[in-house]
Amino acid sequence: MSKKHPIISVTGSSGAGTSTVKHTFDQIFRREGVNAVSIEGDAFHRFNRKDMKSELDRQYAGGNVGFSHFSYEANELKELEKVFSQYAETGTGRTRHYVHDADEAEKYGVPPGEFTDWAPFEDGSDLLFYEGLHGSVVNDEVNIAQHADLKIGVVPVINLEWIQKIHRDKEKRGYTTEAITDVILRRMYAYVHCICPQFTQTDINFQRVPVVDTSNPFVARWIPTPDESLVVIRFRNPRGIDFSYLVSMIHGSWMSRANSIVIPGGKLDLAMQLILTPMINRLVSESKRA
Ligand SMILES: Nc1ncnc2c1ncn2[C@@H]1O[C@H](COP(=O)(O)OP(=O)(O)OP(=O)(O)O)[C@@H](O)[C@H]1O
Ligand SMILES: O=C(CO)[C@H](O)[C@H](O)COP(=O)(O)O
Repeated sequence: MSKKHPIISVTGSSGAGTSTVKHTFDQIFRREGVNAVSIEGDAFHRFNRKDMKSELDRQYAGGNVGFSHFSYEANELKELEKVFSQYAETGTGRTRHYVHDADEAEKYGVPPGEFTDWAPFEDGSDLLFYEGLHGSVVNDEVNIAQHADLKIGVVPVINLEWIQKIHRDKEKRGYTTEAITDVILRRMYAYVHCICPQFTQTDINFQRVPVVDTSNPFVARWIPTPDESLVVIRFRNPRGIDFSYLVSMIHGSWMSRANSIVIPGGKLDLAMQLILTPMINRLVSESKRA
């Protein structure tokens, strides 16, 4: 944690919607005049696509069938922790991009499945914004959660997460349903052991819940729309959260527990703006005073 150089981390599984949530953050940053430097969790994968395939084969041959991109050991988590702690201390750091597809290849000038070179952050940012798989990890080797000043979890219920992943990976990354199903299965061990525990570290979780039947996510023809879903918003520490203001501003919302509100899916953007804007402004103003 750093008063002077704050860090926001948004954590979610692959397809959970962290890139979508980043878009809402970007709107808040633009409107509030906040100069944020952004990093993607995929930049901290340990292997490029080809080497990951070889490593998977090697791990499987050795009996480690739980190995996947979700696993701690498939990622440079020490490097990620170093970037967080260096930024917190000095406001500097570095990142790179993992290129997933042809569009990104064109943008970054590197073939799909490869990394760009590391590059330093631009000077003078107000905060660091992380979006990815491991923004709130605490294990025997690293404590990434301790460096982030605001930790957000993006966690659709699992059937919906799979539907989102299948549709995104098919449309944007050109994979087949069978290949994606295989990846989902392969990642299940690490999903339970490396992804889920992070959502007890996060300060606020946004959990999208469909209200249409998603019993067989592998044949779903479309992603349930915002109107076909609710979002449960849970605050780790509800002290200081003005629930009556939120419930009065967000039409159709209600409190389901002393630390949780439920909102109609279409109000997610509004809810994020109402909840996050004052938090972001507080982080930035405290950093200017520090
Ligand atoms: N609130 C939402 N309502 C409807 N669709 C959503 C919502 N959030 C995400 N999606 C859809 O789910 C898919 C996955 O979202 P997104 O790309 O943001 O996931 P991600 O967590 O960034 O995945 P990755 O980390 O693997 O890139 C996209 O097709 C996106 O449009
Ligand atoms: O979204 C992901 C993790 O968050 C990807 O699955 C991961 O980055 C590997 O990508 P690819 O299968 O395209 O090599």
